[in-house]
Amino acid sequence: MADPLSPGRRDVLPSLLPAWSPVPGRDAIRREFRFRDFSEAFAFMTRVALLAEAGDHHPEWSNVWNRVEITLTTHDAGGLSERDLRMAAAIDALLA
Ligand SMILES: C[C@H](O)[C@H](O)[C@H]1CNC2=NC(N)=NC(=O)C2=N1
Repeated sequence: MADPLSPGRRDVLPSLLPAWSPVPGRDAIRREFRFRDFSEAFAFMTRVALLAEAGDHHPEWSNVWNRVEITLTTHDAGGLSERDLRMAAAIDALLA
């Protein structure tokens, strides 16, 4: 069972993960990605899928051609947890 994110950590979210935005009406964060084409987008999704399996933490996501939208929240915690922050940072690192 994952613990909900502490208030202190919520406060630092914008500086910790500046590319991620809160999702209106949900305790979740989201980021949109745009790639050269579908192949690039799907390659990225494949790498995220491997991260998700390795960390047993899975995104809510969509893909339209070269665009990928990822939403992260922890279902077991009923909202954001440290697992989401770890996953978001790992996804950002794929782009570095
Ligand atoms: C049983 C399995 O460990 C759980 O269902 C994992 C799988 N992946 C998950 N992913 C996300 N985003 N939240 C969860 O609570 C979660 N739980």
